[in-house]
Amino acid sequence: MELPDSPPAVHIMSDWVRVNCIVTQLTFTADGKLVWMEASQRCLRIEKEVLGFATEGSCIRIRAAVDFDEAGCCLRPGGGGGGCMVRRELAFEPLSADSFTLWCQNLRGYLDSLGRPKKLLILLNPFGGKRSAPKVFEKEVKPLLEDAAVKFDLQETGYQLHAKEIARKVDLAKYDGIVCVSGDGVLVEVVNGLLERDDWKSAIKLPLGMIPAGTGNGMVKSLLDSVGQPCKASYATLAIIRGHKRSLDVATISQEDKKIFSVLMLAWGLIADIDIESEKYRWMGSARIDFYALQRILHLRRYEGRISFVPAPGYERHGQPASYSAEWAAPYQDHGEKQVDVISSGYQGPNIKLEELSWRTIDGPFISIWLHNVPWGSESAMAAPNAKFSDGYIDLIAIRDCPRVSLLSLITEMDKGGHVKSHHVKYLKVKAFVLEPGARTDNPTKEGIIDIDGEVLARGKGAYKSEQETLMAYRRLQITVDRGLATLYSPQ
Ligand SMILES: Nc1ncnc2c1ncn2[C@@H]1O[C@H](COP(=O)(O)OP(=O)(O)OP(=O)(O)O)[C@@H](O)[C@H]1O
Repeated sequence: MELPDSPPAVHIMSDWVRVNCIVTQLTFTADGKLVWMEASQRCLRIEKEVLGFATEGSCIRIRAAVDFDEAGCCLRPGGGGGGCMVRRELAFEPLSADSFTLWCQNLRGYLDSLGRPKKLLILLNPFGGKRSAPKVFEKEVKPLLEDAAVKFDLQETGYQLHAKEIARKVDLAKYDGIVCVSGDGVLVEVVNGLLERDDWKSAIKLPLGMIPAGTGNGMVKSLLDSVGQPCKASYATLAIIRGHKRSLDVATISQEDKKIFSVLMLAWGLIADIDIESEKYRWMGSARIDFYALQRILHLRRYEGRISFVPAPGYERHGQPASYSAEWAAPYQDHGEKQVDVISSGYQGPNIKLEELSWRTIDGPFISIWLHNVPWGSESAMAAPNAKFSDGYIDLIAIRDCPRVSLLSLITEMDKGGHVKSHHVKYLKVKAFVLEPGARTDNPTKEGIIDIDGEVLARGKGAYKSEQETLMAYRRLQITVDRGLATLYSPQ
């Protein structure tokens, strides 16, 4: 709530109503504020704070969600919110039946003009993160959706790739958006499911919302942090209810005729090894990442390989000039390993003539290669501080050589994004990228892991759990970026 500087000049309506048994003037301003006197002047901003309204007899109840430090005592508590947001209610009685009808019509008309979602499909992963999604939904999300009169169908994901199956089949006409109460993994599955549809062009425009309930909540952290809000379910829900949208770049990762789509990150080397191999220490909780990072730095691995990329304007100084080789996209001869289903319909990646672009290349060995689409990789790792949701580029964070002590300090600076300032780190934006991963320098019989959005994309020979099947093989793969292809619900 805010105290307006001057009395509102233009009204949608201004009327005498009863608030808390006291007759007072309530004004609905043309710029969407409800202003009234109750001990002092009070104000609710409809677009920002009002979730919806309900009627009860001759009473109109306005339901709002207000920042705790802005909440005043004039609004009756309507239940607890999450974090620093509180639910509030303004209950008032117009003095005549005609005035009651007019208030309802004007409020409904204004709320309808805001383009907020009316019906959502909610996918909830009961096993994500600390298995808190069902509780988060019941306590923090559902009450706000009910206050806002947003209808929803709730579906729990029952197994890996279930969210992708749902997104492939969902009746788009039934919903205004899909919301994931999960970590980033379910969001990535939804994006892949939508893009595999025959009607992918319209499907991928369906807005996607995120409520943090996983181990990695990088996407929703990036969204909320961009407007200075905490990464909490209540703020994430409010962003969805208010219906603001922003577009999001989608990266296509291809290897011969196989494709997979990513919206968050791809890692090879140190970060991938920490992310994937630390699952051995799951019993430690979130401390497993720090513990295993320390182990990996003490026993540092370097990988042979080469990266080639098309730099964004201003980043052309990195690497050596190269030309695109048609061989990069050519089919590989040995098809001994498991293949993923080839996507023959649906989105096939951006229409870019790669051979016409200016390529650069850097040869290994490498300690770490990390590609990031949004700033935050998790709630505590600001992987790519300059990353933008829809600039059409993906941020590349590459480390070739770095002393162990410096690496340790780089890792500790990652919570604020300070690592990219180090002279050991190459930090640039790329439009297209080719990774040619090789073996470890200390042991050529052992190769590495390629991690995409927290899941293993490829495991090389002798890598951790190398007997397990993966989506792609540990060899050359290509990444291209499609600007703003997907749409997210966003706080602004
Ligand atoms: N019922 C289920 N049982 C097992 N796995 C599931 C289930 N539902 C979804 N999954 C899988 O769990 C994976 C991770 O889910 P999610 O995105 O919620 O969390 P995360 O933060 O990415 O990872 P974590 O599992 O470490 O919390 C997804 O790839 C999804 O396929």
